Amino acid sequence: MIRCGVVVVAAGRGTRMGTSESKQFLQLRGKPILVYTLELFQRMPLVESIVLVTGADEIARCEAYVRDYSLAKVCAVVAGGSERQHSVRIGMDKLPAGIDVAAVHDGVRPFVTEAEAERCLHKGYEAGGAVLAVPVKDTIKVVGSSGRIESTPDRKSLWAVQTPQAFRLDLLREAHRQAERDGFVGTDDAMLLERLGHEVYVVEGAYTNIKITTPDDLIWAERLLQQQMERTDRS
Ligand SMILES: Nc1ccn([C@@H]2O[C@H](COP(=O)(O)OP(=O)(O)OP(=O)(O)O)[C@@H](O)[C@H]2O)c(=O)n1
Ligand SMILES: C[C@](O)(CO)[C@H](O)COP(=O)(O)O
Repeated sequence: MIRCGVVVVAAGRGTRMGTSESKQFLQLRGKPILVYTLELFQRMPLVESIVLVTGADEIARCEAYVRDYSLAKVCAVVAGGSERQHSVRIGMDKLPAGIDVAAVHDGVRPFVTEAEAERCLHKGYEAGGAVLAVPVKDTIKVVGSSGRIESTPDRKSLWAVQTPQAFRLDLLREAHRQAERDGFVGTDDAMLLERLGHEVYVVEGAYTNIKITTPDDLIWAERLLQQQMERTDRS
């Protein structure tokens, strides 16, 4: 039985959301977005431990969520860093000894499903690294600083990458340590393995696994939650 740990990163300030409250704490139907995310991994039999990374001033609040929502798999609540990558490394270092595969997940992606996360975790363990992703629907352009289009990559090869991103923990540790030594900061964890030549695979996820980032995403979030609750009522 592989031992799986999850690092949920929720130490950002949500500037693009434009709210005084960091977006991971905004409520959907009376429950914080972050709690929906944590509850998903709490429900997964494959997941043994969860490390929650949040703002230094939000630790007590998050510890109260752990108690109030019976999130027993949360083994640590720790303060994050100035960049997402730093928060991941801090959380990764708090995973219990013996974890084989670590999934890194954005706290503001509450709509990933257990099945999607499980497929990503298994692929990450088998192959070393795997990310949930969906084929790009729009045409993507490379645009120069003047606004002139410089190229149009073949859309068939383009995927929009999400989280969880799952890695054998030894590889993730190596990749973060090397990035730190090199002063390299990426926008996702897969980049840190790719730059070292490690293979990382996509696992096709769903377009509903949105990252709640800007105010319009809250409209989608409300609708997605409504659909999720209707499915639960029917089952
Ligand atoms: N220093 C940081 C920055 C981001 N995150 C987390 O990484 C996830 C994805 O980041 P993003 O959506 O960019 O969140 P913010 O950085 O909060 O948003 P913004 O860029 O609009 O400020 C979020 O759950 C966020 O809380 C983190 O733990 N530590
Ligand atoms: C990790 C990620 O969610 C993959 O799409 C994304 O790169 C996070 O970017 P952000 O600017 O930190 O939200």
